[in-house]
Amino acid sequence: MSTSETLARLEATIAERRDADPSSSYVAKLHARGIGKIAQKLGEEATETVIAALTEDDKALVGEAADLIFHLMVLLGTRNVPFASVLAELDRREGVSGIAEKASRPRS
Ligand SMILES: N=c1c2ncn([C@@H]3O[C@H](COP(=O)(O)OP(=O)(O)OP(=O)(O)O)[C@@H](O)[C@H]3O)c2ncn1[C@@H]1O[C@H](COP(=O)(O)O)[C@@H](O)[C@H]1O
Repeated sequence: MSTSETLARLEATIAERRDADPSSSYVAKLHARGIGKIAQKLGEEATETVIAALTEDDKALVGEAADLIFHLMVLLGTRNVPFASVLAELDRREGVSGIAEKASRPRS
């Protein structure tokens, strides 16, 4: 399965599970707890990914990175922001050096 197929399938699953029974669906449980809890979980998963990158093996890092992307997709779904919008933004940035982009920002 390609990267975009995997992400599209996960996004569709998350949308489908949002209104499921929170006792049997983690996605529904998160939605029931609201965007604040989802944002908190995303922050925790980001921290766990950083810790794994610095102190754990590749298998642990992959697991934490998957948790991070999953929770990011749940958060985007709550705001009805399609993951395709994120991919389109990355496509828009393709070939634009981060150094050059930062230097071109208006100074305050
Ligand atoms: N990809 C995932 C996925 N990745 C991680 N997780 C869950 O994310 C949770 C994160 O673990 P934590 O220990 O950090 O969280 P927690 O135990 O809830 O901790 P607390 O916040 O309660 O303290 C675990 O319950 C994992 O199982 C996921 N849950 C679901 N999916 C996908 O979503 C689909 C729908 O899932 P359900 O909604 O559960 O049917 C699944 O088929 C999968 O494709």
